[in-house]
Amino acid sequence: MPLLETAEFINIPLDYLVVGGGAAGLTVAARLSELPGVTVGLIEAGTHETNVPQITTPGMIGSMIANPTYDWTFFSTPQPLANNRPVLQPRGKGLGGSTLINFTGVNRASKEELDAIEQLGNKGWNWDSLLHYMKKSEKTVPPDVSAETAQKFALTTDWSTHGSDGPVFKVYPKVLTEVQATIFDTFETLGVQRNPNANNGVNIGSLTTFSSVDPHTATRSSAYTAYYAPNAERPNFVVLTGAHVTKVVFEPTADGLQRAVGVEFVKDGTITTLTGIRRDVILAGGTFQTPQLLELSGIGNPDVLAKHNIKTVIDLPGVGENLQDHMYVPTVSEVQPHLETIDILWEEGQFAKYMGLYYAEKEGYLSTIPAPGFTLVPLHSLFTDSEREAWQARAKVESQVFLEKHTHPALRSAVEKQLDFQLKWFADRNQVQAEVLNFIGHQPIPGSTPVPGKRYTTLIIAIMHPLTRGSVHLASSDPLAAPAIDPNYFANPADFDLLLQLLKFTLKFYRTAPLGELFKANVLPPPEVAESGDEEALKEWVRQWVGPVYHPVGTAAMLPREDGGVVDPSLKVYGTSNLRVVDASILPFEISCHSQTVVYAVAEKAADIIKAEIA
Ligand SMILES: Cc1cc2nc3c(=O)[nH]c(=O)nc-3n(C[C@H](O)[C@H](O)[C@H](O)COP(=O)(O)OP(=O)(O)OC[C@H]3O[C@@H](n4cnc5c(N)ncnc54)[C@H](O)[C@@H]3O)c2cc1C
Repeated sequence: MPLLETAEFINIPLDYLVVGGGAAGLTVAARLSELPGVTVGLIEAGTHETNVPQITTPGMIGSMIANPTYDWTFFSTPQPLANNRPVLQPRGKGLGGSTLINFTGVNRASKEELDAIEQLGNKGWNWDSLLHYMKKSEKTVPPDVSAETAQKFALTTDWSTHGSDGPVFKVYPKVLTEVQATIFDTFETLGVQRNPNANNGVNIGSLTTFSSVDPHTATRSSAYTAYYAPNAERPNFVVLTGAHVTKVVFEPTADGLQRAVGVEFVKDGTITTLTGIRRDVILAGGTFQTPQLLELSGIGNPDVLAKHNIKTVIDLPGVGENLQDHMYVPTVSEVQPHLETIDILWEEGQFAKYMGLYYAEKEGYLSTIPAPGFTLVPLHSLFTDSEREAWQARAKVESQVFLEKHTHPALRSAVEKQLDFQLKWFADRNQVQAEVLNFIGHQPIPGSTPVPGKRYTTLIIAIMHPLTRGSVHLASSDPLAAPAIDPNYFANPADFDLLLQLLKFTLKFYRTAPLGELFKANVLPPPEVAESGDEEALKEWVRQWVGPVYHPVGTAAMLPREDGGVVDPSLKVYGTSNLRVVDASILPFEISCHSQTVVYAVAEKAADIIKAEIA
């Protein structure tokens, strides 16, 4: 049955109710609705009208950021150590969630990282099991390219670790440029090799990323197209959109647990209470809104709840804590004018020409993503040995200070255990600490646009395992208000030092042969910052430009309760009999990849855990 109106929706007896129709929510809902005799309802706050060119066209990725119809347009709280700036924190809104507005890159974390999730106390959540579910979610289409091209652009040679019959398409981008290959060559001169099989558990090195694009239509493959559209006619999968869930409704059970029986939601200004859920309520609102909804429902730190006059139903201090995301700063350089880049789209008549080519033949720059080249490096590539050892020593000391100053006592053991892994990985040449991502042209960045006729290359540079921990809590008891998102940038100064070092490395990298032969001029940071040799100017650049790479995790962490966890390994919220969280918020720490593939895997696995309980 397709989309319903409120009156119809609330009259259908539901076994499962999923809140949030993003990557995880649509996946778990679609999989549960495979069970005959089970009815699944899903409520999404945004729209179901997702068939718009800025969403579907791969070459237009990024263009829906800050569009309030499809992006919640959250801002962080002012960040004291980043010039007091509130920093944009985009989150997708609509059936498909952030997979409607994401950049479609698909890559994987390392085996050690995913195995560490299990070692933190989550039996069964490891590389082997998550690889199985990543494969289950994906339909990989191998490219038709020569062995020489495959080698040059580090395309995979081992297809056995890629899924072939899942619902989310995974393909290589069509436009692979000389600049990208030259970046890979330049990294090789610095000892960072191409790694065509970077999705196999050792993710260090240069690779062309896959992207979630349907090669037959040259359109975005999202949670909507993959998990909703093919199943929309199932009579036991019902969806209500434009409805914002504001609270979970509980009844106490005889054994002292809380049982989620339904939710309250607001649609078109009307508040409705839906009860009678026969099995589970599943929260899938994402890393920012799942903790918000838990707190609105009385689950969280009693001190936080009391500030908003919310009665504590379950004392769970980990709710909303442990926020982690990749942190980045942009860099752009002008390159030689003969090079192929997408800057041509800024020239008179060219955008229309390429749009025509895209619609007519599904070819050209708009048919493919413009950010194909990733290089993932260890600390060893950024520092000399003595510098690295000095930074690691500082990271250790500052992490202790951070623990003392900023960590809630109930979360201390979890943060300590995560730190043990992080400190070990910093010393490991095979563990990724930074990403250098090549956008084939001048990435549109507020305040800096390409000059027609010139050619550019962008290196987005990000640190992968930040040491700081932020939080997301209620900003107000108004359930429709945005939550207070505090990434706590640079509260651990070792993060600042590392991002600064990455920036210095990158500015030198642009001038290193063979890339140096293509380089013309610094654009971002501008020459007066990039070339001044003034350390303070570079520091100011980092403070002024730091932002997220849109992979926040950790705010409803799957960890033992005594470590401040929010959900157990079956993704049930502690203290409840049937409230689960299935989304990016359950990942206990940040991993060194873009997050959609692992979120799909989390939801695929969650569906199997829940199905096994019924069986
Ligand atoms: C701009 C951007 C670029 C990105 N680029 C990449 C990339 O290139 N590669 C990659 O791997 N990952 C990328 N990501 C990350 C990836 O998209 C996310 O990790 C993934 O979508 C998270 O899935 P989720 O289910 O946790 O949350 P979402 O996909 O964000 O879904 C949450 C859904 O819940 C809904 N919701 C929230 N609260 C409520 C409520 N109270 N009531 C009803 N509905 C509610 C929201 O509207 C949303 O639809 C990007 C993300 C963004 C924002």
